Amino acid sequence: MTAPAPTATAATSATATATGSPVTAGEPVIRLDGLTKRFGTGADSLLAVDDVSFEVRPGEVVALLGLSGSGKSTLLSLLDGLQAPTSGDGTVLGTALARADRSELRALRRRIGFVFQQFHLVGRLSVLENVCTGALGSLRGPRLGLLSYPRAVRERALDGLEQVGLAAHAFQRADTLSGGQQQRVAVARALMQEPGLLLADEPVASLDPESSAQVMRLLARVAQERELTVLCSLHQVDLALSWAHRIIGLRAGRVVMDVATEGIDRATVMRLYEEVAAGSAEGVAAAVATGSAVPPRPTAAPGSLPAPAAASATASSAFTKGD
Ligand SMILES: Nc1ncnc2c1ncn2[C@@H]1O[C@H](COP(=O)(O)OP(=O)(O)OP(=O)(O)O)[C@@H](O)[C@H]1O
Repeated sequence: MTAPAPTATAATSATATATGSPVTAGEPVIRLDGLTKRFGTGADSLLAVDDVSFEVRPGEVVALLGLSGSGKSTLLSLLDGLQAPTSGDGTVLGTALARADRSELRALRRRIGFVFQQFHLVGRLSVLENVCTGALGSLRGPRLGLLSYPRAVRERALDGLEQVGLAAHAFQRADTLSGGQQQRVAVARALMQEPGLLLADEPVASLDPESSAQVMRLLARVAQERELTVLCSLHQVDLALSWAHRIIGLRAGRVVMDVATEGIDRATVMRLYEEVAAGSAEGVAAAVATGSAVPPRPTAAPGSLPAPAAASATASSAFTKGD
């Protein structure tokens, strides 16, 4: 089964967001312009995200690939407003990352669902209460116990559990579920925020292949049903090819690949890793010299979703300039 095609939304209708900043349906959910993050200063500083520019449109499911340390988690934390960029800018759900103040960034985070590798459920609480905690950002004051949540929240949480196929486990302790089930609960919790964007940082890294496929299938399904944009870092190329519309490949913080999954073969994507193993500069130089990698940035026309079915990405167009 392949990823459902993203649904184009009317380009003209405008919707008010929780912060009041207008997001026009069809406008990019993410628009990055030279986004850069450097840790430390001076000779010992480290460029974790280096001049990253791309757009992600509503309903797209994008897999972020790259070796360990290539900057995937840092990029996700920049998008979530958890870290401030060193230079460049990016707009996420209408909020300019470099110019937003703390309260604007908090408001942005309430509109972004985040799924983590380690699930981050409270094991001793029931599955249903864990899902309810996803609504905390919109509730006043602390909550203790399932019944402290408004009935409407509990009902919505139960609906969410039904959507992820776990309603039967609602009253079980969360730590009695398998890893795959816990991650599906974490997805249901993230959806309680009714997010405009779902970020996932290696959501299947601790799961077996079958559970991994289930979680990725779930993310692709909720993306399609809710026209929800999903940006998900992964180490599994096959899952990215099966469930994402698009792959963005990072190397040493830079985007070196930006390609629709439709029409791309596994070997081409694997070069993202192999060329690094062979020595990045030499690998890319050799690929360019032999004509097997051509470096222009993708030129998707603004206003049009990259359509996997229409994409004719080949080995020759998969790589963007990495130096
Ligand atoms: N808070 C920090 N302070 C200093 N360096 C950091 C910090 N966070 C990340 N880094 C460095 O930035 C680089 C990118 O790290 P990042 O975690 O974003 O990579 P990644 O692609 O997500 O790796 P992995 O796949 O292993 O999770 C790494 O060299 C890492 O050591």
